[in-house]
Amino acid sequence: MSNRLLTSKHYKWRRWLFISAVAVQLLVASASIVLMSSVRVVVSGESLWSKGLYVAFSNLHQYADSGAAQDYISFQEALSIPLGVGKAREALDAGQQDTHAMREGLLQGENHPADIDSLLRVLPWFWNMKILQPTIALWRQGDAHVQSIRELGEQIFIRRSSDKPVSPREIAAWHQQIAAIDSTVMPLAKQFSASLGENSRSLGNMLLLVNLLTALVLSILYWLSVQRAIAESIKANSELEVERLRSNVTLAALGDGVLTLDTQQRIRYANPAVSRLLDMPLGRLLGRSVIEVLPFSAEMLQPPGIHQHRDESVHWLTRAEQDSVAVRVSITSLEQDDVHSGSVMVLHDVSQEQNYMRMLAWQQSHDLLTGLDNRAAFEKYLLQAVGKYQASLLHLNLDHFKMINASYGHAAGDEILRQVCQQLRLALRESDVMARVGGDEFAVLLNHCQPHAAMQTAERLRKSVHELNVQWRQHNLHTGVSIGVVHIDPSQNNDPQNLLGMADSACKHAKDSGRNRITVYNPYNRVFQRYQGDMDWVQRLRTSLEEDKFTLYAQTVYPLTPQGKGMDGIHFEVLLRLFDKPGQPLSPAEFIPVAERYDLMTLIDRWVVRNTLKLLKMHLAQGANISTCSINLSGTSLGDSELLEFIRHNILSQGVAAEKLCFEITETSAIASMDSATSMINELRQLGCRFSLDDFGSGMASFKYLQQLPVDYLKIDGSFVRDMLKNPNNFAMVEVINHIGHVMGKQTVAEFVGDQATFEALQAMGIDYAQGYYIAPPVLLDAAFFTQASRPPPQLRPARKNSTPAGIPRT
Ligand SMILES: Nc1nc2c(ncn2[C@@H]2O[C@H](COP(=O)(O)OP(=O)(O)OP(=O)(O)O)[C@@H](O)[C@H]2O)c(=O)[nH]1
Repeated sequence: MSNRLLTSKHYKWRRWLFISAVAVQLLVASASIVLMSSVRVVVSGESLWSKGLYVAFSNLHQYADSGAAQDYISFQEALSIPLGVGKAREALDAGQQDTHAMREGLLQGENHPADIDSLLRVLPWFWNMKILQPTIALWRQGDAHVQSIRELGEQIFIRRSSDKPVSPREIAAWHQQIAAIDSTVMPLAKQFSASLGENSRSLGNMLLLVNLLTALVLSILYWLSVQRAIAESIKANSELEVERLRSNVTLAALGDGVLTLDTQQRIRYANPAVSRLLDMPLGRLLGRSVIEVLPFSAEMLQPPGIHQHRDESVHWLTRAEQDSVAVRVSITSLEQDDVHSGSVMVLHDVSQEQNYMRMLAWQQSHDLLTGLDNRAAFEKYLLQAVGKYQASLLHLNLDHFKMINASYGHAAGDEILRQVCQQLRLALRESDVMARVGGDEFAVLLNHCQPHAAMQTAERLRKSVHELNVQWRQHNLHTGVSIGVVHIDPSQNNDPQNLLGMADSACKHAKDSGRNRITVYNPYNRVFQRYQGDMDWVQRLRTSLEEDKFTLYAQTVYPLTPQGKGMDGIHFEVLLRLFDKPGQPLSPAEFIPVAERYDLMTLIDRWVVRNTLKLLKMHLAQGANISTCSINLSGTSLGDSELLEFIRHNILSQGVAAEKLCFEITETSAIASMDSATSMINELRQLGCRFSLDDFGSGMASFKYLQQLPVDYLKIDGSFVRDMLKNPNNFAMVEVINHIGHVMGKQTVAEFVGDQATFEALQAMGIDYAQGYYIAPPVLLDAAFFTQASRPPPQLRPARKNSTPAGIPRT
């Protein structure tokens, strides 16, 4: 419950307590007044009674003397007062609450009519009060003597009304009787009056006491309640103070700027973070309109509506030092009882995020090393120029840059790239656009530039790079640049990628023509077309790698000998297919030559290793029984010093047993990079991987190097196997490789097995494994492949032992 709610509840409670106390006091006082005025009426009634009696005695004395009728009437009138009151008393004594008789009696007793009702209310109540019983008893006794005086009066009246004269002796006797009654009744009347007076005083005192007590109790109660209220208020105030201090400390510690605005948008409070954010002392902020300090529109500051919270977009604030800070602003309306009383504005510093986003956006379109635009950004500039005005596109590729990296290190190469970029920029106009489009490749767009001027610029660029002398440690480094030029005619509409391909092919031509020269693209020259075809392929392969357009296939490697069959599980080779366009997939033969020419094989091999291991992990988890998975590695990859680490990392991260992997390397590539191949084979074999020498027999010096290569399998070149039954030389070659392989402790694999006869011949020969369309064609590497491969192909029957298949030529 909120403090405010609690406080208002307490106040309400106390208000009611006060009203109740006053009401009780009023009630008690009113009851006392009513009671006292009733007592006063009773006392004055008694006084009337006594007075009536006294007058009656006096009148009777007079009548006794005079015998005048008027005196008797006066006597009766005076006596009727005590008699009337006596009637009322009798009615009260009867206890039947005969209010009519009581009223009659009281009226007759000359009580004021206005007092009758109050007498009727209190007398029955007095009648039951023990304390008043002696007083009432005196009244009763008095009333008995009132009857005596009435009777004596009647006797005197009768005697006086007779014709017989009254003697002085009689008169004296009457006076004596009257005096006797008087002397009896008057002390009683005095006693009655005194007792009543005493009772009334006691009652008065008692009521005074009751009033005082009530007032005292109520005052104590109220005092206690006030004390409690004070204690609560002190507690609430100290809690409020603690809360205020906590809020202040919290606000001061907040990294977000917090401002409180009044309804006029003036700043009433600002925490220190605001001062830090705006680089302005708090004193200069307070009391000022927020619009003067912050670049916000009045509309934005409109109260967002009761209980609403509004998040605004990011604003950049310029500070005193002319630097800027990005803030996200949120405004919350302050309401009290649904009335807008200002707002709270929070400024959240998002400069870091914004700068980070700016940096990311910059990185997306720029090259980090040189700060130049990247290829994607350059293509946009190119698109703006194409078909609109005369321009020229230059593709620049540094000459023998690899050598600089290899000889002086990558850092030296980076330095050259940076300095070349500065040098090139100096030779260009402000309106020209330059980008880094590859490792050592730059593209330049010469806007609004005629071909001859473009050629002059190209020459300037070539010369500036050629003459550039980069100091690297103690070395002077030089490089050159080959430049391909495409003149962009505004009448032609070519897409940017095509133009870049054309410029690239012109650059290739310049390289092939001896480097450090300029070649203009000529669409009618076939050489350019071939270059361009290659460039298209390079681009296609790069995109396919980035967009995962390659697919993995698998072909069963079938065991033929007991040794091969001894391996429990499926043995297969992973094959790569490219599915980048609708239709049939492309086999590696179609793209590997280009990939090799343009150094893409290592990337492709990595893609294959990574994705094969991913799939193996999945299928092994699903229960596939795999003994050997063969993966091809290109010759270029054998020289890639980082590939070993890449394979090791993937094996570990996917958790696939290295024993299940066999890497196939071609004989020729292994021989070409003998040292690196041997060290990689040794390293991976230590992990548990196996190796297979692919296309064995195709090289000239196959057997010479075989001893040096620690491989597990020899994969006989398919060209020998394919027609071995028709060509005795090939048959012999297969036989020899198989024999020598076995002698050297390696297992043999025959690929391109296309029919049953070849299969049987290989089996008879003792080849360990066979692979080819006859056994199983390459299929998608998926769950169905493992289901299929776990059963022997239906066409294969058990091999006939010691029989030479028909049609095997003998040499
Ligand atoms: N230092 C450095 N080298 C890079 C960078 N990006 C790519 N390279 C290397 O640049 C070299 C480019 O070589 P290529 O253009 O293919 O060949 P080249 O040696 O220049 O030979 P030609 O172009 O035929 O004259 C490759 O070895 C890349 O590894 C980079 O940012 N910094």
